[in-house]
Amino acid sequence: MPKTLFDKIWDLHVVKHVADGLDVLYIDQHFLHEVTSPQAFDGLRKRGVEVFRPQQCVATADHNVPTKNQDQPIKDPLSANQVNSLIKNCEEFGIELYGIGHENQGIVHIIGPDLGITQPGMTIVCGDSHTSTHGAFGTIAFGIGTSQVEQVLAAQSLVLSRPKTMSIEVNGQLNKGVTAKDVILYIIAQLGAEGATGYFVEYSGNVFRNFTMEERMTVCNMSIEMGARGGLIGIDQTTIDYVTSRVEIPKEKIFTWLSLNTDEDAVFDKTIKLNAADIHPLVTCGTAPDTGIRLSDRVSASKHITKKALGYMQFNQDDQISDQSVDYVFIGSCTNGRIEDLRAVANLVKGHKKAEHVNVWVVPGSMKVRSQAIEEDLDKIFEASGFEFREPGCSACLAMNEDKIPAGSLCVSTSNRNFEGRQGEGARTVLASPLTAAASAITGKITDPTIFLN
Ligand SMILES: CC(C)[C@H](C(=O)O)[C@@H](O)C(=O)O
Ligand code: SF4
Repeated sequence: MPKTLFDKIWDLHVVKHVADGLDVLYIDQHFLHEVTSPQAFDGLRKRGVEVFRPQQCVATADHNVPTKNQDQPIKDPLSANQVNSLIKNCEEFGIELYGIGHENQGIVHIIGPDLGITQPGMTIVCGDSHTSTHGAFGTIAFGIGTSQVEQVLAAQSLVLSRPKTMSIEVNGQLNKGVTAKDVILYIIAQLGAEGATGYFVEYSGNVFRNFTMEERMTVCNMSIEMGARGGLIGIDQTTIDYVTSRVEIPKEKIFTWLSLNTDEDAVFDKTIKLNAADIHPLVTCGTAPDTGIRLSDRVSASKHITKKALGYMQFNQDDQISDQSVDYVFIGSCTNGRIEDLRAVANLVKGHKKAEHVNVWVVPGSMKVRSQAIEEDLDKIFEASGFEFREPGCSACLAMNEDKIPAGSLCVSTSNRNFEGRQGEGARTVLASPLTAAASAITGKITDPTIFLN
């Protein structure tokens, strides 16, 4: 029987069928960070249980780390406590930790792929919803809760209900200025914030085929923002080139990877087809990621915007989105904090200066991304434009560290969530691509990046 990529990987990892639709699934790789792991380790200690396969776990500090002066102790006691607990726990349980200052440190979903840990055909979990990012490699990767983190630490497996499968196909030619971020914002706006609830999505079509691995990661990263359990993309030469440029892989393994791809006649529970030509650079105008509208639109163009969101965002229905003044621009996060994102930003802003009233933070997703950017002199371009180039971490993606957007301020952000208070109490978040964020930094207003592209 023809099968989907998702079904093949799932079936290969079933340790035991528990009941109809309920399986014990073997987990190949477990990523950990400081926020969702402390209680899990406490649980193990209480039960006197050791970590079953510590060599299949990797930890990093990302959410609570400051992005300035990382060589100094963390000032916020809560953050310091989280990060210190992670150090202690990893030492005690024998887990590799890429802590602050380590050359491999960074946002968990950026370092896994970049270090060659994330590989096709794997099952990957992390106590973090954006684990879906790793699906770009043709993996089943999804976020889990803290009690499941404890289960995986103890047994390297999880009891799971099998999700339904959805195919989202995008074919055609993308318009000028349209990035992977715009593609996923468009898909989410079409489906709605709950549109993929209960499904695992496979993205297919020439648009994703033509994307780089980093672009594919941006797409898979935000699968979760339409309710999906995760999102993945078929394995091809682009995938193989990315992985083999980082780690050595035997030839037979590559053949096995390719055989996992969705069979031609495989049937999905749901199929959606979209046209690339309908996609334009988008920004969100509400407090959910499904409120993307075109830069030429008025706020009323969003079919998902609520009255409450309008109030919070201080927008009126007939406001032109591109007239809105910007206070902050945040370029970073596990959605858009990779080297290609920083290159795209540098390329657009080179020779321009930011608008005087705007604060711009460029936060690389990892130490590796940061060193690469410095090697390519991107930091000099940022500096010349008045952009602050910082040290790696989740930063202003969520207000769990020092990088908070002040109440009432409008921030154009390359991150993935625009919920109330996400970037700081009262902060107003507009999600956008790195190109749109960079263009908005220069003009000081929400701006269509195509005016800067030739
Ligand atoms: C802190 C963590 C549990 C959370 C997540 O699960 O995604 C965070 O990374 C986020 O992006 O909101
Ligand atoms: S960068 Fe943002 S979305 Fe990604 S893991 Fe960190 S807080 Fe979550």
